[in-house]
Amino acid sequence: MGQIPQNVSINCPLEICPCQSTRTLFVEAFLQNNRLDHVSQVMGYHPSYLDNFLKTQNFILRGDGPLPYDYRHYIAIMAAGRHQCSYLIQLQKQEFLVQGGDQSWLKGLHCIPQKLRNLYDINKILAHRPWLLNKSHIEKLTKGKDSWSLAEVVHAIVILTHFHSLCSFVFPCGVNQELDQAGGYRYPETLQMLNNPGGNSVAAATGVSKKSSDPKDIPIPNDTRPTAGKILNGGRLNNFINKIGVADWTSGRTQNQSPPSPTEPEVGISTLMQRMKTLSEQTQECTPVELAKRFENVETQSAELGAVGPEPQGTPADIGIFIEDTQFIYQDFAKRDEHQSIPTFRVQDYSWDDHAYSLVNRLYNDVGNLLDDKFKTAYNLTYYTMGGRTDVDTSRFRRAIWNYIQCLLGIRHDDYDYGEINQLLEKSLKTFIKSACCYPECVTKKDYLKVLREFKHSEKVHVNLMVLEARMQAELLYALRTVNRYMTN
Ligand SMILES: CC(C)C[C@H](N)C(=O)O
Repeated sequence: MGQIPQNVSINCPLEICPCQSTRTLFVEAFLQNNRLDHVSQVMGYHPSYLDNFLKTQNFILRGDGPLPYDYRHYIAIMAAGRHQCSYLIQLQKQEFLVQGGDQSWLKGLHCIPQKLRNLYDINKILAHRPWLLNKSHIEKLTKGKDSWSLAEVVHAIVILTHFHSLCSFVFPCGVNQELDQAGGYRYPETLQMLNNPGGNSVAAATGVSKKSSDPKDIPIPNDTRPTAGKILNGGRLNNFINKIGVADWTSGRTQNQSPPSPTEPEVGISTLMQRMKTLSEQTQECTPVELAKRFENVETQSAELGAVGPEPQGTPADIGIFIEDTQFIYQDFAKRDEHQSIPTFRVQDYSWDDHAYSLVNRLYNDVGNLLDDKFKTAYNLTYYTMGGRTDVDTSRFRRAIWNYIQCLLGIRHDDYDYGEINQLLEKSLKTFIKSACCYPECVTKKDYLKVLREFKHSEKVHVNLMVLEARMQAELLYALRTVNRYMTN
């Protein structure tokens, strides 16, 4: 993608009062998912994006497509398993059963049909080291016994990449378990808090890290259960959202950020704006060789960032059954095995706009159009704000974030000067982005609070949306280029 067009989107500081478009989308989310799930609530900060997200998710799980419905949800479970995302696994288990899925499959991978199991290699590779995918993986699936049609493979790939990258939103935003999931409901400390969870505090805003006791022992107050009546009654929707107030670790807080810690100074918004201005005034063109060198610099430096926080404490048994080979995790692209001589993925040779989009559209019912809208919305989303400032052209900052995410996965946009990344994204932000993209299960609330301190929570959610979408696009680029190579050779 080249220059970012200056699209204007609806500004919706949901914190207090969801605007009408968000309200309508929440109704849609509720009707689609039989609940107003926390992911939709958090994405509701950005209604134009939520709209695209819901349409796409609904289509790949419930719309026309080659895969049976139970397969689709099981594939989603397998994908979420790669990041041990019990939130998504639990939701998709429910959906699987609603679709009449065979209960015994939920005992684990050893109980599923061979055809589904055969997908596991692609799942693993796409999630962590998509550059390793090659024709032989597609060939193995599409030939012989229990074989997949190419359309089925592509449908599966879209579901896998959707759920891998959704983990990169769920964890870094601190999306909490749903109220009816294990650990999803905590007693309010006082009755007053239930009525006004944002009124006091952090206690109301947290939840993901503190596991409560077994929800079976805890009565869920009637008025916090989502019901169609409540959702559809717009007048009470705000009330409903405010009472729940536990969608993520940003909820229940005002838009103020924690004060900067004196030990870890952060480049403030004014400096950032100054740097963007300087960059926009620079007229000197770089040679292609210099541009390539700058990309490699950023890539090599990223390999030095200790992005992994504390290891998650083992794999809980109820999700371990959906995971194989937990040791296979992200490896820095710069440190990929040299003997395999895997080159950088150059977008000028295979891009979303010119290649992947039409291939995926052709093989799987026009899904490319939905994905294209979603990518474009995420890439172009802007309110021209930065923290408290207005009328700011943020395109350079956003492009740096997007391209950095894809750089972590070995993708290079030839027309981009990666030197800008080092000017605009400081180390702590790069570390956060790397964790969110590559090890989302390790991101803690502390990590979330430490970065972008002068920015609003809705802006941090915005950054996480970009992580989700840039990652998904990167995985799809690798996958579809491989499918194309398989088809043309
Ligand atoms: C991620 C944020 C810095 C985006 C910014 N608030 C904008 O409207 O473009």
